[in-house]
Amino acid sequence: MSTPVLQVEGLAYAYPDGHQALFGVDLHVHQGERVALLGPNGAGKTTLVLHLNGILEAGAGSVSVSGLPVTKGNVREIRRRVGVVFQDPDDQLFMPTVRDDVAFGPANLGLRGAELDTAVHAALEQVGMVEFIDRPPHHLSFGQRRRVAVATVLAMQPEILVLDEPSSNLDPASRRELADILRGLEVTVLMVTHDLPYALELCPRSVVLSDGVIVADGTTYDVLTDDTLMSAHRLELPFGFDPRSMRGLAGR
Ligand SMILES: Nc1ncnc2c1ncn2[C@@H]1O[C@H](COP(=O)(O)OP(=O)(O)OP(=O)(O)O)[C@@H](O)[C@H]1O
Repeated sequence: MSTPVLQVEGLAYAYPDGHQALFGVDLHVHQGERVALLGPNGAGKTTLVLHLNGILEAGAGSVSVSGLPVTKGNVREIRRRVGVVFQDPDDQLFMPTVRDDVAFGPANLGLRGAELDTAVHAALEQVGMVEFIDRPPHHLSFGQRRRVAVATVLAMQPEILVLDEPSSNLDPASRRELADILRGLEVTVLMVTHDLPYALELCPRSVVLSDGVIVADGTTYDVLTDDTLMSAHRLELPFGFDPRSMRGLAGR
């Protein structure tokens, strides 16, 4: 099999106050996969994500992206390869126009002129936001800002797109539109979410992290229909939602 896009081996991490958040995490994600990272509050999901683009440095073990180890010396290339979309788009949008925000990353990578324009347009097209190119991001709705935040990352043509709670604060129509956009991308996706129906809709595979350890890794359908696993790790489906009703449709 090809080198995984994301290869996490025996990753352990303790915060400076001594709190051990990850205990030997192993995770391989291959090109084109869409994987949901599930787990209760405090499981270590954010801590794991912060290792993927070098914000945190492994205490033990290693993380590689398409074979390149995440180290201080490689952080610039790693941040091009790993695009993280944070939960709050306002953490990612800070320029006067949508164009400037989406251009920021590729301009930093050295793109100029027509090449930069093409990258900005292509990324905005992928999220259906080209018509907003000259608007100030703070005049857009929350759902539109989230789509622009995704475009800022896509403009760098990452090898893996990491999304932190992409469906949070979206109305049902925006939630579905974002799912359609994400499903249409060819990029590898790792999505942290508490929205289990969204995971089922979008991600054929789910990994469950609990108390800093991976406790399940399988099809999202199998994870969500494993009642013992679900209750042991505080995973609850919304009232009335039955994953079995989506059998065969999940993650398509
Ligand atoms: N800066 C920090 N210093 C010390 N401990 C921390 C720090 N950040 C997080 N932790 C602890 O590490 C553990 C994992 O936290 P993390 O934020 O990774 O969990 P999470 O799975 O992302 O949770 P949530 O679903 O609530 O976002 C928790 O026990 C948390 O209290």
